[in-house]
Amino acid sequence: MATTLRILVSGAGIGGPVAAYWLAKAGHDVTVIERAPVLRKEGQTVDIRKEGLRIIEWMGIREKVDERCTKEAGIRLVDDQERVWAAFPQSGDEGFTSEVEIVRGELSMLLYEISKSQIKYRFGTTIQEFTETENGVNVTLKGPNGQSHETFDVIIAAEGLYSRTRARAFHEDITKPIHSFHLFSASFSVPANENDTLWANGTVYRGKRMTLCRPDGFGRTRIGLSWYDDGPETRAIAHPNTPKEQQKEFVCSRFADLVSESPTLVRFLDGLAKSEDLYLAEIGQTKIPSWSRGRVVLLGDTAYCPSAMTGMGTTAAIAGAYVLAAELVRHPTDHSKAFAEYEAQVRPWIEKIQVIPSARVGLGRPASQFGVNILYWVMYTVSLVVKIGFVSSFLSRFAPSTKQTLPLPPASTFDRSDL
Ligand SMILES: Cc1cc2nc3c(=O)[nH]c(=O)nc-3n(C[C@H](O)[C@H](O)[C@H](O)COP(=O)(O)OP(=O)(O)OC[C@H]3O[C@@H](n4cnc5c(N)ncnc54)[C@H](O)[C@@H]3O)c2cc1C
Repeated sequence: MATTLRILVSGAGIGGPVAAYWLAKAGHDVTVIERAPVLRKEGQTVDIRKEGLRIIEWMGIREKVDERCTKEAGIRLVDDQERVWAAFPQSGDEGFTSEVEIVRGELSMLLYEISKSQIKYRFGTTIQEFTETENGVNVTLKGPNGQSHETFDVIIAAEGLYSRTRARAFHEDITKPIHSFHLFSASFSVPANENDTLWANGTVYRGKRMTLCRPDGFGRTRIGLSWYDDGPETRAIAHPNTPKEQQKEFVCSRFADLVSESPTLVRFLDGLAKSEDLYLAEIGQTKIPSWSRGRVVLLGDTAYCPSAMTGMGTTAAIAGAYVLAAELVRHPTDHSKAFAEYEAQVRPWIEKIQVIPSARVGLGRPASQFGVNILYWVMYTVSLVVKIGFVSSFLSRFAPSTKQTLPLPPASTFDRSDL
């Protein structure tokens, strides 16, 4: 009789439900807890690339993902008067716009729907403390009905960039493994208007600020406002517990001086004030020397966030979840071996993905109006001659890189003949 593991997954984002799905498929007893009271639907469009697409296909939801994806045509650089300076059409897996772009909340909902019959989901629930013993890990959970004490074999922490379980397991400050780019982004949706098309429109403003306006496939338009910010208070304001009205005011203050120059910004800031789905986040990477400690293993952004700037965060969470689940299935009686194998396979891939050319961070966000003007003229020229080889290589300094590949264990790893 094969071993059945009791697994606690903390975080019902992207990586958590994917790991849970595959572990439950192999017959393990999986509980997923989520801090938020309901599944979080906020956020912009995310890319699913290569490895992520194969796994989604093996989970049987590729068609549903395709139905719900945004069908974005590509990305254009437009100025503050909505004049188009450059256009980069969707071009498969290598460009700015990937083959599959989907609103994050839609993907999260699909992953939840496909796994909820096999997995116990508990919302509004967090880990208060845990203690390891020889035979398991005793966990105190706090949920809507108070505290409970339960025992699991392993904990998978898939709590995003700021993970409390990671901080507890490693006895370190929650921010210690985060390498910040001092960039923040605010995402929300507004009703689509007659000028919105299937193109994503990006506008760069002086002061290292940028806006992005994207179709969502459901008649709304997703707005992203991002800015450089090294003020210490911003991180605290980005915390999910900060009241939304305070967050909105803060974001507005970062763009207020530009409103008189840009009709588009008037629309965006008005939309921000009325929005009910604001998601404010820091853009950074997680870098930590080990992805596990004892019976706790880290997954997705908690372990190795590559940042939104790589366009690989969602793919990395899906692929890491799949490999981690496969290793736990292969080594059910030796979690240390499973965790070590998972890290040995996934870390080299992640380390390549996390390399961000400096052009993508600095050159794309000029401080002065002069720098913005230069950027627009450069991108205008590039877009005119985009098919020439050297221009592609120039562009690759800005676009996400998907050249690295992660070998995936076969889906048959999860078949259990005794079930
Ligand atoms: C609401 C939301 C919107 C996002 N929008 C974008 C976007 O627009 N663009 C983009 O590139 N990336 C976005 N991301 C990040 C993106 O989802 C991740 O980079 C990527 O998909 C990796 O997913 P993950 O599962 O590792 O982490 P996440 O998707 O961040 O999921 C982590 C989950 O853990 C939960 N959680 C956190 N702490 C605890 C705790 N202590 N106990 C229990 N649960 C906890 C969170 O509420 C969340 O549901 C967003 C994330 C969230 C949570």
